[in-house]
Amino acid sequence: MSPLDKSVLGAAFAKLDLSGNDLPPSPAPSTPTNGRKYALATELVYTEHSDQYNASSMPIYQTATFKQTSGSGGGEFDYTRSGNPTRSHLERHLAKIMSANRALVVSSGMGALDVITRLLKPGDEVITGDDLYGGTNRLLKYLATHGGIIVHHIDTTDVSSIVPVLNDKTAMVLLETPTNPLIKIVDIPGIAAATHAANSTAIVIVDNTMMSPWLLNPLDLGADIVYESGTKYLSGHHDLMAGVIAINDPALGERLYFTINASGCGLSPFDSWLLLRGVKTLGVRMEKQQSNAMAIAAFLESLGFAVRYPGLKSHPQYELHWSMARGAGAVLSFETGDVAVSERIVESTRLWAISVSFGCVNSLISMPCRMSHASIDAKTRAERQMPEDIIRLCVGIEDVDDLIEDLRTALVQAGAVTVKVDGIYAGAPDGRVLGDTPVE
Ligand SMILES: Cc1ncc(COP(=O)(O)O)c(C=O)c1O
Ligand SMILES: N[C@@H](CCSC[C@H](N)C(=O)O)C(=O)O
Repeated sequence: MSPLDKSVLGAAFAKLDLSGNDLPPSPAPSTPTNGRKYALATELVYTEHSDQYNASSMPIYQTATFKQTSGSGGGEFDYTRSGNPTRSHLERHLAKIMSANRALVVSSGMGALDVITRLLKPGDEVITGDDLYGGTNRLLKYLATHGGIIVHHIDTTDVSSIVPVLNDKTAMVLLETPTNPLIKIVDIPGIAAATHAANSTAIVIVDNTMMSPWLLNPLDLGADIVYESGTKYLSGHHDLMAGVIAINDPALGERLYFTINASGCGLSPFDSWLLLRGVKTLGVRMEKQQSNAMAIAAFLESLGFAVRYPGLKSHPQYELHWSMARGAGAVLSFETGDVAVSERIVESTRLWAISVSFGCVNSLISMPCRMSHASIDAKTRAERQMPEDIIRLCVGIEDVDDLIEDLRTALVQAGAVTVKVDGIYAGAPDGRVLGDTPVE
């Protein structure tokens, strides 16, 4: 390289903040591409900040206000609702991890969807799935009832079903994959392409809570906005509520930031710090959780239960899921054929806590129709073919043999299986056999 080339390159790179120390604070967009990109496992734990004491762990700036040096204000931060160094640091870290130009953090996953849906105006149309998290369904119903928004629920597992619904009023297409709790898979690139072809102003939004950035990057597949409940895998310990929004378009980022500042739902400094700590172990937690989930799904399937899990080859959309994602996640559901039997199973476990939510290091068991999805009325649940007996398992990091043993005992106690000399089989001892494969 000639000296001339070197000086030209030097001048160009002098503008780049390769260390990431000078990244602008929130509310300015973060610039995650301004440094070397490592493997995700490294990026999760590797953070840099410009703390004056070089603290290894980003400090919690537990303050509402920031003193200014002049009467005309203009400091980097003035008021925590508008921006806070701990929150800014988390936002930049998440933008990097979520493959986004900018990330914003708010007080819950529903808070994130609330911020996003404030982009809508009366008369706008939203297209979404027919298997949706109950809280999402509830917010959309509220907007349809009180906000003049038209909401279409369609089968998002079939790209062709969205085409007749798309029109020039379509403002948003909102997707979940895998869906919660029926674990249906949605073709993100297919739907994003069909949406943008039909209406270039329509925004494709993906709720990535079930996968996390460890397993799926919807922005790389054509989505315009990704949001997640940080309450789940991102934090991993069920000790905080948070919502994360990630975008690539700076103008869209500004509009979303405006609403967060205007409405005051930005994540608190302490919760930002907790989430930052949780994110560091996302990779190791998720790997353990999904290997446990795979073993549990295989165990239940081997008994003859109808199991919904994208890690199982029997999942009808197995290929589609793996064409987009790097793993199957740690949420699965199965049916027993009998609501009372399902209730007894849920109540008979010891290690599996009866609780809503997922993504935690502890394993959880629940009946979605009674718990997480109870806000969807029974008639709508029936129309959407949600089995009332469905049991959802959210798998943690415990010893997998302990988890299987606990589940096996609960299945026997609940009368969900028939015990024979050569193994146990799905189906009640009264002869109602659901499967015929013996357990090793
Ligand atoms: C798929 C999905 N999206 C969004 C949410 C909302 O997140 P939060 O509880 O943090 O508001 C939940 C659960 O609550 C969820 O399961
Ligand atoms: N009572 C809550 C239920 C929260 S469900 C949490 C989570 N998304 C899950 O799927 O388990 C409510 O009304 O929102």
